[in-house]
Amino acid sequence: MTVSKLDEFDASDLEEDEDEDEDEEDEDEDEDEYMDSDEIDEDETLTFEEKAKRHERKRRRDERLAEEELQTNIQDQEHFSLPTTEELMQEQEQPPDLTAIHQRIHEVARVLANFSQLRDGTSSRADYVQQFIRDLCAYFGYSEFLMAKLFDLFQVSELLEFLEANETPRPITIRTNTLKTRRRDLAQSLISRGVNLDPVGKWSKVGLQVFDSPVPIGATPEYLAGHYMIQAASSFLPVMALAPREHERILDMAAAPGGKTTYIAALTKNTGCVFANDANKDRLKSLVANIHRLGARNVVVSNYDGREFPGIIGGFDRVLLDSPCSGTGVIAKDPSVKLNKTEQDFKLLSQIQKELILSAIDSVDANSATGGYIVYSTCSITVEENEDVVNYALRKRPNVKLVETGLSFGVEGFVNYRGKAFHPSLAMTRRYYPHTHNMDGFYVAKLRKTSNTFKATSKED
Ligand SMILES: C[S@@+](CC[C@H](N)C(=O)[O-])C[C@H]1O[C@@H](n2cnc3c(N)ncnc32)[C@H](O)[C@@H]1O
Repeated sequence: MTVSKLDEFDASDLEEDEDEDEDEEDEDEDEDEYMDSDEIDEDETLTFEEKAKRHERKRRRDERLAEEELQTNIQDQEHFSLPTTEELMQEQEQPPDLTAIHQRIHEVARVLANFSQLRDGTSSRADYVQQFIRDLCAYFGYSEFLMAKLFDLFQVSELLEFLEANETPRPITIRTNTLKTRRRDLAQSLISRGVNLDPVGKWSKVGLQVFDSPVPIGATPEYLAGHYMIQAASSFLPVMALAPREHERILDMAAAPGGKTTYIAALTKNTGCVFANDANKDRLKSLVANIHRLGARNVVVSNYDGREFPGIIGGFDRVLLDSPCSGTGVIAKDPSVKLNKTEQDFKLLSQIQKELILSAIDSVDANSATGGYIVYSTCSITVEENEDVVNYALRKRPNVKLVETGLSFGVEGFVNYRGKAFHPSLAMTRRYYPHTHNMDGFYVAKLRKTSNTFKATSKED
């Protein structure tokens, strides 16, 4: 439906509404079959024949359901034996049979979920897991290294949901640039061009989800005039958590191409000063272009390694560190992540993330009258790039503590992971998943700096 949740409807909306009502009536008729006998007897307006027909339909349905349940129970109880080495070798000589692999993935998932009952007696759990990971890699096209990492992160059934979600693109979303327009006006202009859209959800006042568009959404006159930014819904979240206020000095430490910088400029209504920094000079071009297109006039652009702050400049009211990361949350957008990330990449990334977060903390003024906050975010879902980094910062900087992100949804961050205990306040951080929230995988943590000095607890790693 077109902008159904906006305040105003046009005629076509109403027509579509009527169609939907008709569909609902059809569904109601079908649902008659599912009424229980008490309801049937209560309806005294029915003739005897009609009542009899209903009873007969219900009897047949009950029989069918009982039979289905029996079949499912039998299937659920069946053992599943792994293929022998010979069978696997034969398989490898043939082109991959994806249907058979898919079937085996589900069989092994079923066994792993109830291992003591359904194991075949000869293979160990590790054997099943190994086959499962191998099959998932063959079917979904991941490296065994990354799949093993994901296997550690999720329960078996959730892993399957996550992998399936990565095979479908996330909805296209745009953020209204409130420096130039209001969401309702923007929606109406786009609707008049034939764009089918809806508000992104109750949690955002500026987001719109675009279902389809007869015109390229990155080339409409509204786009060129800077009325909106094409921006993933998840990428609104760190800025909402940062909650910038007018007249503040804010550092966006890794800013290109500027989706979050321009959102900060909009929330501060072009007052105060936003320092938009990025280490990659090439990416500054798109950052500058977006700043100009969206009419952000309170932004200064710089090109430093974020780790050089606060040596360059410090004393900020708030700092956003939307950190460089492996991108395991955005596989639907960039499937190359499935194969190209190595153990070395994760080590290097986690090292730089730890250095950057300390610089971000050190760049904030704990005595800021309005702020004193740091937001750390990544578009990755691995623990080593998220909770591990924030936990490290808490240890190295006893002058910060985690605070609530203020975000109305999201899964709690890990406080324990594979035998590693994090500070309990890590539960205040938030995780977002494609299969749970229908948005890119993301992580958001918000810290408050309590003092500009601290006693070092241990030697820096
Ligand atoms: C996730 S992207 C930032 C996206 C951006 N915040 C936005 O919303 O449009 C991470 C950025 O970090 C930059 N980067 C990588 N290493 C950096 C460093 N040491 N210091 C500052 N920026 C860095 C990359 O060039 C990249 O633009």
